[in-house]
Amino acid sequence: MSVKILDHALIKHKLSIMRDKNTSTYIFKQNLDEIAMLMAYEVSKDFPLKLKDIETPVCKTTGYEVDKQIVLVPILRAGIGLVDGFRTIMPNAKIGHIGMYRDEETLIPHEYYARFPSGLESSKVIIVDPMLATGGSAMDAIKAIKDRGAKDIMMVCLVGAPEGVKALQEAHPDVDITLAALDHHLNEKGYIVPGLGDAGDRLFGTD
Ligand SMILES: O=P(O)(O)OC[C@H]1O[C@H](OP(=O)(O)OP(=O)(O)O)[C@H](O)[C@@H]1O
Ligand SMILES: O=c1cc[nH]c(=O)[nH]1
Ligand SMILES: [Mg+2]
Repeated sequence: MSVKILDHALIKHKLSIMRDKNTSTYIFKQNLDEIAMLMAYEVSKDFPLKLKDIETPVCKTTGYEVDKQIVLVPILRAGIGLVDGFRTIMPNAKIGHIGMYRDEETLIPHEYYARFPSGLESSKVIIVDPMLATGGSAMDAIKAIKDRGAKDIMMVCLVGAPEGVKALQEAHPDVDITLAALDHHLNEKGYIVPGLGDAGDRLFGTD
């Protein structure tokens, strides 16, 4: 089990643009795409490899091939925003979807959609969501994916709150967490402080 907070100048720069309340939907998504690519690069660096015979224009040699099916699972809605960047770096990833919304009063998540590719038991599953607040949505999504047989799961979020990280670690100690930033706390409405507001609304222009 690990919690990794990516320490990268470009991620800090781009995330600050996303946090700014005056940033447009278009620029918000553009920076999310770019951060997603940087995060995908970081979380994939220890993916298992197998050797592969190849022939360069000069000679025969041995190359490498990623030796695990990758399944990317965005938590709808806001998680969809991380898919394009990840797919750019991992074009062979299959995509599962899980829809969760958080009741605004109780902060309890509700699942409304789930569809996954086959072979979860032998795949590396990367769940993506911009926000890890109370951790409720992530915990339920992980349980739904484990219930379908997945054993190798990582959680990748843009911004996390300490409360959500702790809850997630306790509920699923086998799941590694990667964040672009660990923020200060949750406010009385369950929003991450300083955060970036409601990620889904900022991404899709709803309110
Ligand atoms: O850690 P939690 O307290 O569960 O909060 C985090 C969840 O809240 C947001 O989704 P939201 O419920 O706003 O749905 P949306 O993506 O459709 O806007 C966010 O994208 C996470 O899924
Ligand atoms: O700050 C928060 C907390 C939960 N969900 C969001 O979109 N933003
Ligand atoms: Mg939302």
